[in-house]
Amino acid sequence: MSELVLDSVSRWYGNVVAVNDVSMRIGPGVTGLLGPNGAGKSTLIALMSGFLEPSAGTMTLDGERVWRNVEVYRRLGLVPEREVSFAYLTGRQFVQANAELHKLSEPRAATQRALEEVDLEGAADRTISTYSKGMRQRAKLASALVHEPQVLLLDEPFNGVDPRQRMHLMKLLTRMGEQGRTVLFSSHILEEVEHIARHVEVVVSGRHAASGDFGAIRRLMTDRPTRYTVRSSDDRALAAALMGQPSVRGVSLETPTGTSEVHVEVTDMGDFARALPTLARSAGITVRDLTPTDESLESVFTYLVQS
Ligand SMILES: Nc1ncnc2c1ncn2[C@@H]1O[C@H](COP(=O)(O)OP(=O)(O)OP(=O)(O)O)[C@@H](O)[C@H]1O
Repeated sequence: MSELVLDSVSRWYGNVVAVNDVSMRIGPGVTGLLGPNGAGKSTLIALMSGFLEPSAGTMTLDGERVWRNVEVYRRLGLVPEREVSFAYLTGRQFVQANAELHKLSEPRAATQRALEEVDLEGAADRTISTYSKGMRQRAKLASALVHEPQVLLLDEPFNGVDPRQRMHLMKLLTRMGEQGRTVLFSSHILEEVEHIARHVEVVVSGRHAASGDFGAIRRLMTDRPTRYTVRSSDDRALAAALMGQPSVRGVSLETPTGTSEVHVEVTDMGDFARALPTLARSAGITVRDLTPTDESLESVFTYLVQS
């Protein structure tokens, strides 16, 4: 059983701070590293796998520093985001090359075992250039697993993979976690994390924003204040009526395009959705349009960082 520990880790590139004072522990089982594009996920994974040196702080695996530590590298497997550069090799050749780089005593047997582990045996003797995206991901996974590492790090493994292959890959990662491995994968999609991650770490703008099981993260996201734009037959009367609602935190009447609209900030989406039709009907107002204003994942994440 292995544990990765980040202690006040930062990493900057010139004056860009990609990872900002992050402390977290990643233990056995499957952990999802969730964050929007540019949040610092790839940089964190590069730091965890020893490809990058922290600019500040320490990054350890079971108490040993990761950076420039060959003994630690032997216990880590990395599935990078980028495509395999040697697509002219067969899956078997690609995996075996890694087995040889690790100087395994029986590279052929280790290759066979890794290919079986990811269910790629049937296609192992075809060149990687003929593989689907999901198969290429599995070839990278086999190569990362060939030396049987305790820790497996995967950068956006589900990106561009079709739904069937995605399920397959999810099952594989779940199995790795059940075997007692420490598995961490990054994603910018909440639903991907939901299916398999026992634990979720959220990063936004290089900072550690939240940590917990999926339910806790989901609650943090849905309990945030939400903004809506409403257009109706009488916006002024609607704005006045909305002010009295307990689920409404703020109301303003705006005229951005000459025609009016009501901007509402609500604290409880469910209550607001139930109250609005009744309220409009009793005031004789027709609601023409109701649009969430800040539903982007970025805004959800930004809220998490501020809270
Ligand atoms: N080599 C580099 N030189 C300069 N800036 C970099 C470098 N690598 C990453 N960055 C910057 O660091 C920040 C974090 O990037 P990173 O790739 O780690 O994020 P990410 O969460 O993995 O994003 P994505 O999902 O888009 O890959 C971004 O602002 C990025 O532009």
